[in-house]
Amino acid sequence: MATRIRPASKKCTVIGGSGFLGQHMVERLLDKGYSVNVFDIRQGFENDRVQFFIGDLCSKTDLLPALQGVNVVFHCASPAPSSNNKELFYKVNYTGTRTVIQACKEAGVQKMVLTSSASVVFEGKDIENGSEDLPYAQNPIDYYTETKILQEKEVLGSNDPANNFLTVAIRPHGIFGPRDPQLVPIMVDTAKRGKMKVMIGNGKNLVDFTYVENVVHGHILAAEYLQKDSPLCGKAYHITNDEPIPFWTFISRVLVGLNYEAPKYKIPFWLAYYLALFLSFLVFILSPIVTINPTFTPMRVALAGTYHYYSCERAKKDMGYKPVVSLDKAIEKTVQSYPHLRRGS
Ligand SMILES: NC(=O)C1=CN([C@@H]2O[C@H](COP(=O)(O)OP(=O)(O)OC[C@H]3O[C@@H](n4cnc5c(N)ncnc54)[C@H](OP(=O)(O)O)[C@@H]3O)[C@@H](O)[C@H]2O)C=CC1
Ligand SMILES: CC(C)CCC[C@@H](C)[C@H]1CC[C@H]2C3=C(CC[C@]12C)[C@@]1(C)CCC(=O)C[C@@H]1CC3
Repeated sequence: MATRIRPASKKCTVIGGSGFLGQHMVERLLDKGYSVNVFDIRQGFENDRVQFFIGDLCSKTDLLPALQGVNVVFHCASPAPSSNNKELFYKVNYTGTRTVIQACKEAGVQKMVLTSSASVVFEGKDIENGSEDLPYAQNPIDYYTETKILQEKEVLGSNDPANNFLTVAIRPHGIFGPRDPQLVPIMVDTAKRGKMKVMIGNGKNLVDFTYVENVVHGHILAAEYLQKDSPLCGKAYHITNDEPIPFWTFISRVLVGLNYEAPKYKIPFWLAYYLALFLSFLVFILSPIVTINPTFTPMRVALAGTYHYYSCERAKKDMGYKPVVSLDKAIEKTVQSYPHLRRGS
């Protein structure tokens, strides 16, 4: 294992710090004595201990003031995967990330930790205990994933120890926890509309759902272990809960915890997938007239009906990673954090 260096300057910037993961990152970094800047397109919360810089990461002029005197940059900004806006994904995740790299280099930032995604290797086919050596998806299922691949390649390719700029990518999967605006709220909304009655596939497919505090822990360890000659330089790391669970068991536990019924019927995976493809075709045809954001997308069906869980052995070996919150505890904390989403509340 590499040596963990607590940086002399504990000044960092969290790009996307107003978002779900970003806010949890900020809270933990403050607890650990870091001085924290947040750079985001919006201010998501109030905190006197944080300096906010509001701007677009696609603009170097916006970024530079937020990077002065900063040792580590955590880049966890992205348009929401559900937005399905091809141009926006390219602009922010790909060209925007190139701008972030340039700005970091210009400002003398030494380390960059990117929040990538385990989905960069996912093509809709089963992945069991996948390692970081799996090739990038050749046919990514959606634009979000396509641009996460481009983004990760840019960041890892910019690792340049000779010029004192080190990079690493963290690949979480299915992040959940308090204040998550998508996973639990989408599930509950779908259940409220009576559309969470059916399981896609046979209900046995194992997947990773990763509690947000474990994802944060992985990012901070990566920043502290990232140094010249460490194995982390220019590498990607899966950060998981290390407890794969059947997709529909996880969904059922959260739904039942919030007083909704667990799905009990089953439809074959292929049928659901073709239905979702047909639906996205309709959405495309109707797009000049009306904008529709369907819940039932090919990506979600693929995520709900296939095995896709990943090994975090590399993170254990190179940075001593171990989840800090078990899946049972994580589900309990998450369910308790959404009293307003409980049925009957
Ligand atoms: N959630 C998950 O399950 C997973 C997430 N990831 C990755 O983790 C990261 C964080 O995700 P999450 O916290 O869920 O996402 P959020 O949408 O909650 O947070 C992202 C933040 O970035 C901001 N942002 C978007 N575009 C820009 C821009 N051009 N300039 C500055 N800020 C911008 C967003 O603002 P606004 O809300 O206004 O768009 C938001 O505040 C992302 O990179 C995502 O790809 C990876 C694997 C799984
Ligand atoms: C309607 C149902 C079939 C599924 C409802 C749950 C989903 C909203 C979520 C289950 C797995 C989640 C997930 C993501 C988004 C929300 C889910 C589809 C990501 C696509 C978010 C961005 C990533 O990088 C990968 C995530 C994988 C898991």
